[in-house]
Amino acid sequence: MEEFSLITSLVKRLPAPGADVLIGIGDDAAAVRTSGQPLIMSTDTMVEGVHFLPSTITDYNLGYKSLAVSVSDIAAMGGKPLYALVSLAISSDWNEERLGKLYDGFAEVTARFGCHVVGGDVVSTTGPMVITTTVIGEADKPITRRGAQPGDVIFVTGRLGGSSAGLETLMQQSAISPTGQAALVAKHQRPEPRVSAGQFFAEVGVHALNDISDGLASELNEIAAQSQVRCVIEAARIPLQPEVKEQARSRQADPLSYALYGGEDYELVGAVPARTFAVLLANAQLLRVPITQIGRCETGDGVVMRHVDGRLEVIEPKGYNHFARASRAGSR
Ligand SMILES: Nc1ncnc2c1ncn2[C@@H]1O[C@H](COP(=O)(O)OP(=O)(O)O)[C@@H](O)[C@H]1O
Ligand SMILES: Cc1ncc(C[n+]2csc(CCOP(=O)(O)OP(=O)(O)O)c2C)c(N)n1
Ligand SMILES: [Mg+2]
Ligand SMILES: [Mg+2]
Ligand SMILES: [Mg+2]
Repeated sequence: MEEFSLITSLVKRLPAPGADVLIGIGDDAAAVRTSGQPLIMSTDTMVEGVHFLPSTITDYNLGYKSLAVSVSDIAAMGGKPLYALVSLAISSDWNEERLGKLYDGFAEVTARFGCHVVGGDVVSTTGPMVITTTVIGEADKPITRRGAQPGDVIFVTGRLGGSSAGLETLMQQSAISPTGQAALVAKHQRPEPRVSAGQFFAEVGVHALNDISDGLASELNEIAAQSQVRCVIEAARIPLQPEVKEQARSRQADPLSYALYGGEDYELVGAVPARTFAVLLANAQLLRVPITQIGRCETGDGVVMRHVDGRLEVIEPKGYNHFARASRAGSR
């Protein structure tokens, strides 16, 4: 069982939606036609033991991250978040004080991104704590994963690999400096949804966009498959968070594997015509986020990475997959 094929086979049982559904299942968020701008909506669940542990995140940052990851899917459509719903299945080890901290974390996200929690649900559970966030937003021209064209520049925002390296420092001993560890842990616990950047990308006509929840390899394969292009990326161009290199060195691990297969960086990866990429670069400072070309789209399919010695490696979509245990972070 694999996530994508599971969803595809299950939704076959549902009647197909009408023409008012502009973007259905298969993207970062759905888009539906309304009298104004299209509404976009996305939901994500975080489960104790799968997405977090008391040892990997504080209650406040768990609130922050749970809502930030849904906001990130809105950013990946080039949208503006407006409203959120929050559902909790509360396990016995959570009291009101801890839940208060979770909500303070939600409040930071709503204040920063100008949205509001307008409802939710609360139940008790004998199992682990579960947090589901749903965010609804609007986007004039939502950016899908299927618009990439041969010749497009492939780019990413920010620096990659920090989240999974941060998780590693939280779960195991780390040999790098305390400030280095703190930077990685911050990336893991407090991802930065690229909302303004996403909105700008929509305005200037970025062709395809995805946020990086499962790892660059997985997200690029989604763009390649849905756009029917081949993504050719260059190893030397992938921007790594500096501390990732330090951590990889200390563990004799491949630094690129954190970016490709680690996931949870919540940066954006996209495809854009070369002349528009120049506009992105010119505005990177204004958007307060680095923007880096990592490759090009070509005719064909799949994702390949050119190593510095010229060797081409096929990059399989083997990022984080909830139902493929063998492909989890341990495969590094
Ligand atoms: N249980 C489900 N039923 C219907 N659609 C789903 C279900 N789970 C996920 N999806 C849809 O499948 C697509 C891929 O989901 P996912 O991989 O979680 O996206 P993302 O990585 O952007 O959060 C999305 O369009 C999502 O809405
Ligand atoms: C305790 C713990 N173990 C493992 C991970 C790593 N991890 C859990 S889920 C995930 C992928 C992202 O979550 P997912 O539910 O797939 O989000 P989506 O793709 O739907 O946005 C990763 C890398 C973690 N964050 N915490
Ligand atoms: Mg996404
Ligand atoms: Mg999801
Ligand atoms: Mg995922």
